Amino acid sequence: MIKYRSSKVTHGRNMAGARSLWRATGMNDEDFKKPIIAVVNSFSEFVPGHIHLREIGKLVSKEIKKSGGIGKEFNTIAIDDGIAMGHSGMLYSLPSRELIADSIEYMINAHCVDAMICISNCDKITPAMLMASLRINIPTIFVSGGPMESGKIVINQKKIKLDLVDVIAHSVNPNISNDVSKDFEKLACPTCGSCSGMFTANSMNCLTEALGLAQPGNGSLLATHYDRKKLFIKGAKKIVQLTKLFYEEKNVDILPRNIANKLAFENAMMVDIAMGGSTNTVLHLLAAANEGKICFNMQDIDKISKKIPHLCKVSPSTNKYHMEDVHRAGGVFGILGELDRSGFLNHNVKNILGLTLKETLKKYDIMLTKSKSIKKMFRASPAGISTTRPFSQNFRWKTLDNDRKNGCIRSYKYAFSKYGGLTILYGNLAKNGCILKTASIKKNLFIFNGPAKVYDSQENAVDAILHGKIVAGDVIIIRYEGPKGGPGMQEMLYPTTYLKSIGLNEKCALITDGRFSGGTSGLSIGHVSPEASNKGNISLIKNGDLIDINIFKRTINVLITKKEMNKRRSLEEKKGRYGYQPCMRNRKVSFSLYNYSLFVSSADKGAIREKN
Ligand SMILES: CC(C)(O)[C@@H](O)C(=O)O
Ligand SMILES: [Mg+2]
Repeated sequence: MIKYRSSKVTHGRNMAGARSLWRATGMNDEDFKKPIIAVVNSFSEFVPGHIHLREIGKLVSKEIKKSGGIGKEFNTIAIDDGIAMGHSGMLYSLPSRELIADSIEYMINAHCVDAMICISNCDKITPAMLMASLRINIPTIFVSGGPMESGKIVINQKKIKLDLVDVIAHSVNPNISNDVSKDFEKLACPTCGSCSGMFTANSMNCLTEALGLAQPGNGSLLATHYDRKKLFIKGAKKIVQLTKLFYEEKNVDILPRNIANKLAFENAMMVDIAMGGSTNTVLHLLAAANEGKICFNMQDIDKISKKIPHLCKVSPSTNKYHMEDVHRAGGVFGILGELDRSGFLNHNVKNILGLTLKETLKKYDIMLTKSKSIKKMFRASPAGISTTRPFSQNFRWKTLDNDRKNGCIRSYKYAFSKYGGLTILYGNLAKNGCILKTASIKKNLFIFNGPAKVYDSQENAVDAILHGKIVAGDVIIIRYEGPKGGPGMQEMLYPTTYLKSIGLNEKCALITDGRFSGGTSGLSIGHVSPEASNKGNISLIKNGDLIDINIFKRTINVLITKKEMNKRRSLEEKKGRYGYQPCMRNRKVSFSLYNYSLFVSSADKGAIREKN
């Protein structure tokens, strides 16, 4: 008899009660001999990235059954950051990551599940599932719901591509009429799927692919496209195969910690920097590595970001390309291929397909593959039909984008920039580091000096931006918005997008211990660590202090003397328990969020929970 993890709850006379209950869920004696595979779904009617997942869960369970396993589905919660954004709802977004990871652990361990297939999509769900898989370490595959098609609008006979960030920007643009604003709103998010740019959801789904835990195409193949159905069917078959390999043949190589090992994390980070992924990926990769007991930290990211160029430009860094265009250019394996040709990648890694990186590149890099079916898969295109139905269209581009000189993905020689898309800065303002998306800023902003305008909450900063209190040259500081201080480390898409709407995004800098949406662009520097609530120097900055940012040197400093800094610190310390607290902030913090704040660490550790 094969000893499955689930044998504990399916075998032995003493487990008659458990079996009785399994029977009531539809299982029989034959089923008790098979592995129980959790279909960890994240269907929700609240989120376009998840709206189409209900039927997909059923499809996956059915395929698992056909392949000799028992698929048991359960759901996780899913917060839509875009809806939670701009009000206190955003406080719940990052904490939901730990809630989801814990809820998966609870379900998997309580029912002694053998393996799982994670149907993820949006911002916190993929990271949470990644954390759970590395925490529990049973055979796991990721198949995400897929990206949304980009929106299209015709203005003055010119077709313009749109996404969520355009709608937010235009909503406060006084030069745009209500009617046009409404058209943007109606057209920007046309289909089911995760928002169409290289925002957080898509960045993370690309990274599960780069880590080796998802199939090629996972990060970029559209939710509406028929070919994505094949990813789910193949994923279901694969997870049964991996489960058997592990329990019957004792093959431990297929476990998440052995696939997503340190070398794989380094490769994923290289992809992230090459594609200018969401800055949130840094938080999530750090947290996931910690779950897998993998020694991978900010210093590793810093080292990688110094050598990797920017090879793939996608919204919000340009409005020319969205995920559908990244796919046409070969997706994640297109980027990996270019990184490999420049000699950057670690080769000693294997993925859920059982292939080495070299073998996978040979098969899936559009510049190398001989396979017509794989080239066809990368020609999957948007249909331009507004729908919430997955797999509902089968349109294809006539050609692939294999133009590595002028296309969406570039070779090293024709890189968008030799500077990577993400950069870590250190200095007296962020002793443990902070991060920005260099992919979305022009070189003339690489050196920026200006006076600080300090706000102790996102709300106050937004108010100042919208009421003309910010002028060109200012450095906006938004503090006490870190994981502990918020609590919950809000995403600040509204202030950064409002700066864009009033034409100040290329004339100001914004620095925060909070975080940003993947849709944020401009000189937006987040994750300042230690955060203000953890006594970071950001808590000591005053209005008018000069801030010096130098991306070439990777530094960020407030230009005050050490003596002055010490003086301010001792004044803050004297306030005792009233020190390191926001001023003029009227925010209700619920008990559950307060509890979260007691354990959460600063962003440089991935905002993981630890005893503070
Ligand atoms: C709503 C968005 C654009 O998805 C954002 O939450 C992100 O982080 O990318
Ligand atoms: Mg987000």
